[in-house]
Amino acid sequence: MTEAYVALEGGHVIEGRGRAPGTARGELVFTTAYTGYEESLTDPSYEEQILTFSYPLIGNYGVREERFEDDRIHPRAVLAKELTEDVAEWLEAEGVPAVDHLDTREVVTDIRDEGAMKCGIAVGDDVTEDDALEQLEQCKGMSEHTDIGAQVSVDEPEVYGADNDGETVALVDCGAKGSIVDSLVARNAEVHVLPYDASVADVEAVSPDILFISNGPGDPTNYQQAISLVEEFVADTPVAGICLGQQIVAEALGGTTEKMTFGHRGVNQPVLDLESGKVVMTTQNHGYTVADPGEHLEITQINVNDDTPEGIDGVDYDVITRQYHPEANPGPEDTLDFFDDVLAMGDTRATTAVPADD
Ligand SMILES: NC(=O)CC[C@H](N)C(=O)O
Repeated sequence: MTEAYVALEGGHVIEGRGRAPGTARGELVFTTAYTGYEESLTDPSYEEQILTFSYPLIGNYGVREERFEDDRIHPRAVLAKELTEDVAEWLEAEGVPAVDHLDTREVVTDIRDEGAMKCGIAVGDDVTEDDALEQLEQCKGMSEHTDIGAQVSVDEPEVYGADNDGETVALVDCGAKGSIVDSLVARNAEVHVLPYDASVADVEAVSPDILFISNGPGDPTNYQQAISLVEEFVADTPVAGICLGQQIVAEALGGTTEKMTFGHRGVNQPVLDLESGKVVMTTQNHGYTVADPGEHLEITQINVNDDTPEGIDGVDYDVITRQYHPEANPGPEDTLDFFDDVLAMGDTRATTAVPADD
């Protein structure tokens, strides 16, 4: 049988069954999602991470491209109690090491006790524990990936919904999920996807009604160019953000962010809207959070489990951001109206821009 070793920060090594060969290193995290493994595996926000599925059986409804969020798998490696043949073959074809038949409860308990941690993995016919430990030794922390945006962003601008006559959105692609673009295009927006390091002139060239900062992997403070775009445009252009986008907006407008102990990853994270008192279910995947929104932003929604900020609005600027994923892939769909609210910021601006001459 193929050997498989998982070395956790601190040196504890767990053995499992090898399902896709190779060596890998990354930050070890877990998701509690019981569906949506295709969406999770293709979510660019998992770049440089090793993803543990706490749900025991992954792959039971196959692998279909139409559910992908991007054109490749992003986690460096995958751990599960049981991976189906379909998923194991997909991981192997993409060169992503995978291990199953290990006690994922033990892995999740370790992460909950110690926090998201560095991890090294070795899977193959001749690998040893030492190979996994060597990977662990070379593993960087998430914040040390200082140019991670370059690994997940488009290189050149791309346009979607070119025939649409609604709002023009400049979407700064820090690792955008495809369904964010789809959600905007479905609402008649023309979406210009720009590289994560787009300049002020690149954004001006699009003349956007809305500047939208996407989700993406790693530490928000490593996206200085996107932070400066928000600073530059927020006085004149409505700004929206999802997940990393919320964190970047906070960094830009005088707030601060911090790393969480083990983050939120799953499809049933409860979020309370402070004004309406309504609770919605959300999909989440983040390891950083806004610590202090600063005086230009106000928290409008919080996570019911730990009170962390989930929704933020501008106090004196047109800004709406969400820490969760309103695009709802893999679901639930409780929060799709976020996209209507974002696009309405562009409408309001168009209306107020008309001179009142009578
Ligand atoms: N999904 C995301 O955009 C993740 C945001 C950020 N990289 C975090 O881990 O918090």
